[in-house]
Amino acid sequence: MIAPVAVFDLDGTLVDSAPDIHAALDRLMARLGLPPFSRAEVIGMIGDGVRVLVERALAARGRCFDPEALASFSADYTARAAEATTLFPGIPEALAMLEAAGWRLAVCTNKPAAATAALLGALGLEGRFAAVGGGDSFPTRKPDPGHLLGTLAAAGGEPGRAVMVGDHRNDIQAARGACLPGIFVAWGYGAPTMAEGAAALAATPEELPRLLPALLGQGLA
Ligand SMILES: O=C(O)COP(=O)(O)O
Ligand SMILES: [Mg+2]
Repeated sequence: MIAPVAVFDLDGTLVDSAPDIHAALDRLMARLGLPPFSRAEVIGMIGDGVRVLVERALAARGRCFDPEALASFSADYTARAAEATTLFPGIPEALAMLEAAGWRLAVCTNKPAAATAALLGALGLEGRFAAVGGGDSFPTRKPDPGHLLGTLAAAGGEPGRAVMVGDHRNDIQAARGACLPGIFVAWGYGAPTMAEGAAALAATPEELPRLLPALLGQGLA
């Protein structure tokens, strides 16, 4: 039988990347002569990819979107994505348990593919994922289910044998659109209201090795 696939969101689900995103955003603000942000402000801007992140940051300072600011942020962040970013506690054990139980792992993130590859490499996770779908890997990105379905296909999986795990409404909407169960995780950056439509909630990574098999094949249950 085709291997079950656990598709993970990256920022706020596998990794606590807000410190490096925050630092890079504040370096951009400094280059533009604009004031820095609080951590809470930055967390509220994460989730829809790098272009929207920079757009939101500039809008918060009364500025219009600027492609040069985006290019400058992207180059800086990609080079320094792993300075303060860590795996959430319990994630390495959860991934190992799923692998031991025969699950294939994949990443579906709105973070651009280059920064994602740099970060996964720095954290020693390269090679653990059957597929990594970045925010610019496909014509669409989450919440569009095409991003999740494309990642899943690249991992050799199928929607009836897969579960999505994420911290944002975009993850849950992508899962629903792809007709597979979505688990909303409580340790990430999404507000609790973003869990609407999730097949299950996970309070800690320790719950994942039990939750995923229980949900497999349940579609929109
Ligand atoms: O880059 C973002 O805005 C969010 O990335 P994520 O999809 O891994 O949470
Ligand atoms: Mg996320």
